[in-house]
Amino acid sequence: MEVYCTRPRCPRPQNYFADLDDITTLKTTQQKYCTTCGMPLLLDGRYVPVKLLGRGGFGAAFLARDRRIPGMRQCVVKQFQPAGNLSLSQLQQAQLMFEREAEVLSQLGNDHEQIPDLFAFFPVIVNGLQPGQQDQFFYLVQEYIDGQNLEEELVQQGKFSEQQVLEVLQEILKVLKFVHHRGIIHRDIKPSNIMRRRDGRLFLLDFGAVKQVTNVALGSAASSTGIYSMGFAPPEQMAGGQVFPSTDLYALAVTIIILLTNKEAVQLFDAYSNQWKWRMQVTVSPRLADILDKMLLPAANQRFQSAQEVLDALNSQAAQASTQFNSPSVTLPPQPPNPSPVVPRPPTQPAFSTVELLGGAAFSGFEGALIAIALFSLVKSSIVTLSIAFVILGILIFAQTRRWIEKFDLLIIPTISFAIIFFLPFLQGGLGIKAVVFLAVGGSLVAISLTAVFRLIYKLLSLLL
Ligand SMILES: Nc1ncnc2c1ncn2[C@@H]1O[C@H](COP(=O)(O)OP(=O)(O)OP(=O)(O)O)[C@@H](O)[C@H]1O
Repeated sequence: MEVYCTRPRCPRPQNYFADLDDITTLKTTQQKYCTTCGMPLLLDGRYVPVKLLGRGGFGAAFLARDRRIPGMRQCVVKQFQPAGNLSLSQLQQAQLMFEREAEVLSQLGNDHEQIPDLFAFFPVIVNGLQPGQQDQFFYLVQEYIDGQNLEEELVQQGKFSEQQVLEVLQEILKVLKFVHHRGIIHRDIKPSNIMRRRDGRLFLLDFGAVKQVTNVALGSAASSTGIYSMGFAPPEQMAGGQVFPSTDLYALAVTIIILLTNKEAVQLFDAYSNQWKWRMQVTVSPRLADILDKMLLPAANQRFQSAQEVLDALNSQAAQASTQFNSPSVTLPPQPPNPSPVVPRPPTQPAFSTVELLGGAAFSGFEGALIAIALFSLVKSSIVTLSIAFVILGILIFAQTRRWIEKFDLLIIPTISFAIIFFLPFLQGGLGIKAVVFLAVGGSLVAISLTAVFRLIYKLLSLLL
C-alpha cells in the first residue's frame, strides 16, 4: 500500500509497504515510519495518508483512509503548515485560524449536509530533521467530498450557463443562510472552495478564514484579520475593517460572474472607474444581472443584507419568468412577491457622458485641423500631412479615452496650438488666420456631427438588440 509522508520537507514522501496490502495487518500494525525521514505515517494511529491533494495558505491537504472504520472510509487530512518566515504572533494567529476551522466544522459540519463533517483534530509531536529537535504539527481530519471544485470545473467545461450559475447561487446561498444564522462569516468564498460531489451536491469548503461574530444577530459584524482572497474580498474586508453577511454575498457574486465569464476577477473589475464591468462579457437575464450587481456594490450597507434577501429576489425573478413565459422548464418554485425588491440597476453609466463625448469630438476636430494646416505648411505634401495628422489625432483620441486628456485640457491644448499658428504665420499654409479659424471650426463641427450620428446609431442598435 502507498503511504504518503506528511512531513513538509520530506525529500521522498511516497512510501510503499507491501504488508499493508493485507487488511488484517493494516488494521493491527502499531505504526509505520517514513523510510526517508522517519516521520510516523499512521496519524493519531488511525489515519493513513495516501495522496497529496494540494497545498493552501495554511498547509497541505491529503487524501487519507481511516483504518478504524470498516471499509477504510476516505477522509481529508489537513496539516497546519504555514508558509514563509512568520513572526511568532503571525504564527500564533495562523494556528488560531486553523483551530478555528476545526471548531467551526465541529459546530456546523454535523448540522448541515453541505458542509464537510469534522472527524478529528489533534497535534503530533515528532523528532525533527535536525538531531535533538522536535517538531509539532496540527492535523484536522474532515469528510472527503469526492468530486471536483468549481475552479476545476471551469477549466474543464468553460463558461457556466445562466441555469448552472443559478443552481450554484441558490445552493450556496442556502448554506450561507445557515452559516450566517450561526453567527459565522465564511470570508473566503471562491470557486475553489465550492465542491461538487459526484452525485451533483454542492459543498462549501475551507472554513479556515471564518470569523465568528459575538452577537448572533444577522447584520452584526466582526472585525477582519486581513485573511482573504484577492479579487473576491469587498472593500471593507480589504481594509481590515468589519465584515458582515454581505461580505460573503459580495464574494459569492464575484464567484458567479467568474463562472459566467470564465475570466479572472481582475479582468472584470475596472479599477479606473472602481466598478465591476462584467455585463458586456455575457448575456444573462436583466433581473439576475441586477441581483448580482446589488451584491457587488462597494458599500456593505447597500448590498443585500442577508442570503435570504437574495433568495427572495431570485425566487421573485423565477416567478416572474414563469408567468411571463408560462414555461414548465423553469426550475425555481414560484414564490410570493419579493418583500425586498431589487433596487434599480446600479450605476452602469457609460465611461463618457454625451456632453463629454461631443466636447471631445469638438476638440479633436479643431485640433486635427490645426495640426493638418501646420504640417502642410512644413512638408507641402498632402499624403504625408494626412498620414502624420491621423497618427497624432489617433494618439489624442486614445489619450481622451484613457482620460489622460480631459476637461480643461480640451481648451488649453487647442488654445496653445492656435496661439503658435497665430504667432508663427509660416505655419498658416499661406491661408491667412481667418481661413485657419474657419477650417478649424469647420473641422470641429464635422467631428461633432459625425460623433452625434454614430452615438445615435449605437443607442438605437442597443435598444433594438
Ligand atoms: N473536504 C474536502 N474534500 C475534498 N477535497 C478537499 C476537501 N478539502 C480540501 N480539498 C481539496 O484539497 C486541496 C487543498 O485544499 P486547501 O483547503 O488546503 O487549500 P486551498 O483551498 O487550495 O487554498 P486556500 O486554503 O489558500 O484557499 C484543494 O484542491 C481542495 O479542493
